[in-house]
Amino acid sequence: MLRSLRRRWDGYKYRFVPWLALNLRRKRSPEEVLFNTLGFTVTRDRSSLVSAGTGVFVTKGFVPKGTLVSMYPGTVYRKHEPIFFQSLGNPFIFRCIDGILIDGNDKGLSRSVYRSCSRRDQLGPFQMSDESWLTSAPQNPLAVGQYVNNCSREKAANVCYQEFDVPGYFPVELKQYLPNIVYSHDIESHLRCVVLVTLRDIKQGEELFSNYYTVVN
Ligand SMILES: C[S@@+](CC[C@H](N)C(=O)[O-])C[C@H]1O[C@@H](n2cnc3c(N)ncnc32)[C@H](O)[C@@H]1O
Repeated sequence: MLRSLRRRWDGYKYRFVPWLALNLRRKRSPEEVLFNTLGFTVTRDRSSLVSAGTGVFVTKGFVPKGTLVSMYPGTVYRKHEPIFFQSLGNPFIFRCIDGILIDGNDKGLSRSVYRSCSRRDQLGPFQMSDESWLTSAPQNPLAVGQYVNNCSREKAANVCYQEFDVPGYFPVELKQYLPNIVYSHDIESHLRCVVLVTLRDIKQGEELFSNYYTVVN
């Protein structure tokens, strides 16, 4: 009896405790959490297209057809809201079918506007949007959809855009994970989000390509 108790304690002390300490010390990275939860990771890297700059790749795992693989972050502007200065030379503006615009630029004036709107909307301890896509340590690794390049003759589209409005009952404490914020409030409208959905199975190492001129809704 005493011997079996000692064996269990030794197991606890030498195996479980170091394992627990390791996991406590090693805070899991958002990429690890993404991989463990959805079975893939996506990251920005130099595009496989010559002179296309940065693109988005499936860096680990496998993404089945019909999966939400990325989100399009940014400030959401309704028609007629002022976006002139933010739009100058800005390739990151996404136009929804109904004319709503999403500015996914993470630099300059666009970045300042997003930050300012996000802080304006903070509700006590709750942030109303995720700001970390503007930093080098994003908390939501899916929020890189604005870097997906356009398809070409050699590279067919493997993702499409899906627009949707966040319903009013969406939990307030989860809004801090959404990488979108409205430029100005309108009681009737809901937050617009755009996600990228895979059109076919995508393997590790493949770059994502969308068709900039097609939207599914
Ligand atoms: C929304 S951004 C995509 C991210 C961009 N590659 C970057 O590095 O910032 C759109 C810009 O990417 C480049 N781009 C996208 N698709 C391309 C393609 N198929 N061939 C060449 N350049 C492309 C163009 O400069 C375009 O204005």
